[in-house]
Amino acid sequence: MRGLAAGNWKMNGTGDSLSEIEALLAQHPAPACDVLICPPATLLARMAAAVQGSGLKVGGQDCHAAASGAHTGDISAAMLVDAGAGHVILGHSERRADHRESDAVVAAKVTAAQAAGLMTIVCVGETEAERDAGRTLDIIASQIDGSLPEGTDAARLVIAYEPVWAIGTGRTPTNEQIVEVHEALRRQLQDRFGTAEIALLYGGSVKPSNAAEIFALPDVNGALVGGASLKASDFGAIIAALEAAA
Ligand SMILES: O=C(CO)COP(=O)(O)O
Repeated sequence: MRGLAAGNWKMNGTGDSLSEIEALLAQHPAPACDVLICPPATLLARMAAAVQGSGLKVGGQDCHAAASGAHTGDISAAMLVDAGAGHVILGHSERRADHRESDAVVAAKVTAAQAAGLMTIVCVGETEAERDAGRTLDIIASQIDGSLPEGTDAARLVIAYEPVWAIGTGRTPTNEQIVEVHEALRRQLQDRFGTAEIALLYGGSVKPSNAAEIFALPDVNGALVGGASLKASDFGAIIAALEAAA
């Protein structure tokens, strides 16, 4: 399976930041893995234009479950497609926490996004308290169950395992902890969808110094990168590590 290096810019970036994309394109004009940047919605169309014809793709960070209507401040899946997105991140832990998104809300968004033709990157991950209580695998399994609706198209699905306590903290799980969760995810997805072709990304404090080690682990098909995706030099090094791991 082709690896995926996905950058989640979160609420960072203005027009000036497009220079980072130009630098990334100069470094990686034809990457040997899939490379995706999910900028804030305000930059999506400009970034899509900047990467046109290159190996880089752009995606959204969220969408609404409805196709249109009275939802002030929200963005529909079709609007993301219209702005040039091919992917969307759904169920990120920051949305689950900041916007109280339940598994059911995430599932409705997956249905809407896949119907609009988007690849959906669905995020799951335990909190530190849940890990300390020994509940990690149960939490992940129930997030997967609840966040992937009936009728999910496995061909449009990517899963990102992002332990909440590893996001933006500089802390990462041990290799054994990552492998344990990714193996469990692989089994659950294989049982439900009958395929082992769903990409599993690790996310949480991925940086140039730890990327190669993480990409060497079984059932890790790439990364969802926050802070280190903002700088072309850092994200470029992570892309190079994924290319080398293939
Ligand atoms: O939340 C993340 C990506 O979606 C990870 O963020 P950091 O890479 O900044 O820890």
